[in-house]
This record gives sequence, C-alpha cells and structure tokens, in this order.
Amino acid sequence: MTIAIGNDHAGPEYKQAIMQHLESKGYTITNYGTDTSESADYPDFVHPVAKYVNDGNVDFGILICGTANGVAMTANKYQNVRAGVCWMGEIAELARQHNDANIICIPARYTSIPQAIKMVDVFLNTEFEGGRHKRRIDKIPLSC
Ligand SMILES: O=C(CO)[C@H](O)[C@H](O)[C@H](O)COP(=O)(O)O
Repeated sequence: MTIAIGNDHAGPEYKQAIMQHLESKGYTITNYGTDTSESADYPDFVHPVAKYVNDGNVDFGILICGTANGVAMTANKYQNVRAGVCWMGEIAELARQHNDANIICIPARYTSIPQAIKMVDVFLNTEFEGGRHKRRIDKIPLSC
C-alpha cells in the first residue's frame, strides 16, 4: 500500500513516529512535510499530498497540523479527495466505513503520538461499507 504524508511545524515528531511505524509494516510512504519545528504554511505540503491522492497515484494520504482543520479544508478542495478530521480510533474507523475517506487529518496539538498511530492503523485497515453510504458520498461533489 502506498501513502503520501505531510505536516507543518506542529507535527514533525508525529509524522516521524507514524512513518517509522508504517515503514516497519512494509508500507511505502512519500514524505511531503517539514522535518523541523520552524514555522511552515500547511497548504504548501497539503497540495502535493492531496493531488497525489486525487490523481490515484497513492492509496491514502495522512495530513498533520495543529488542529487538523487547515489541512482538511485545503485537501477537500480536490474533487476526488475525502479528507476527514479524526481525533479517536472510532472516528477514524467511521471515516473509512461511512465516508470512504482517503485522507486522515490528525490534530497534533490535541492528540498523543500513540493515539495518532492507533488512528492511522484503524484507518488503513478498515473497508468502506458502501450501500447507503455510497449514495451519500456520490452526492458530495458540486455539479455546478
Ligand atoms: O492547525 C493549524 C491549521 O489548522 C496549523 O498547525 C497552524 O500552525 C495553526 O493555525 C497555528 O499556527 P501557529 O503559526 O503555529 O501559531
């Protein structure tokens, strides 16, 4: 499974821990985030991650900023992206089961690294349920 990951200055440690965890499990990850705590602008790394997911070049994206709102807002500008803000395992599970989310957005300043890793594991290992949820996600894109 291939993954694109990105983060701003709020989350380099979270990104490193998630990458280390996933690489030890055999995932292929491309890193578009910053590796320092120097102030950075989240759209600069969200666009490459979201574009890769949007174009089907990777299976999933992982985005990290302080609240997760900025990265989610930016990523959801892309037609084929469904980016969900997640703060606990059950929300990450439902983001996949009900929303077919293809990017998980993690609020580094409001969750722990172990919790973030748990959410990512759940997210990557949960299938979309389809059915009524497929009908609903098909209504998300703007037709105008
Ligand atoms: O949470 C964020 C965007 O939704 C970002 O992580 C920003 O860093 C956040 O807005 C805080 O900004 P600051 O420059 O770290 O004060």
